[in-house]
Amino acid sequence: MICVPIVEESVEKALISAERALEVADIVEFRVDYFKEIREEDIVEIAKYPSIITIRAHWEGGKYRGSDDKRIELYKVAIENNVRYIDVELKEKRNRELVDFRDNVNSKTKIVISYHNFKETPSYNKLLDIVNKELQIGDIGKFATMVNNNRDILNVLRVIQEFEGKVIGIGMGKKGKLTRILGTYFGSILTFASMENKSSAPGQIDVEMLKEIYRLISES
Ligand SMILES: O=C1C[C@@](O)(C(=O)O)C[C@@H](O)[C@@H]1O
Repeated sequence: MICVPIVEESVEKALISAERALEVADIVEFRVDYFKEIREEDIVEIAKYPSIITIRAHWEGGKYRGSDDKRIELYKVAIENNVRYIDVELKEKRNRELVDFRDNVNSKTKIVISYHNFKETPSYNKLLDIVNKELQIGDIGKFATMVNNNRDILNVLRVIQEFEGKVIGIGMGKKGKLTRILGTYFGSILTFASMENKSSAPGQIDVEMLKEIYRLISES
């Protein structure tokens, strides 16, 4: 699956962008932390789309600087409205609360527990440990780490393969592009691709270019 992150500052612009993205991608990620104003009714609206709702905390590289109580409440609105996925950080102390809430309200939402490292890719064993911890909490483990060399590329792909079908693994940066292409072949549930030069992280490949690469790989 290809996921296009939506990084608009208003729900109106985000919905227009999502409609365009879903013509070329399988799913979108609403980066709600980019919204200038976040209202519960906006979460209800975006939850109707095949999407991941992410309200990325500033301490994990995102733009959300509001209260944690509000962030958790907004995630609960997304869960109550059966959004396909929410993404919440491994470092978020209340992530289990969201899993328990999902179970209590019988929501269909799948909960992604994520880890980001914008400086480096931890060792293979450290990454294994991170994903194991994520899967002890949520439904899907996720890591996005800065790739600095070929060993990092191999470690990202090895960890993806280790958790095939239960993980989203991303190598960030220029050197991480190979993992954005190959990750889904090794078992990553999805990969992220940008649209109209709007990306949410370093190294994202344009969605049309990525689809052409996949076409060439499938033909060869
Ligand atoms: O965690 C991820 C992966 C990502 O950081 C990337 O590198 O494509 C993009 C983010 O929007 C998303 O939440």
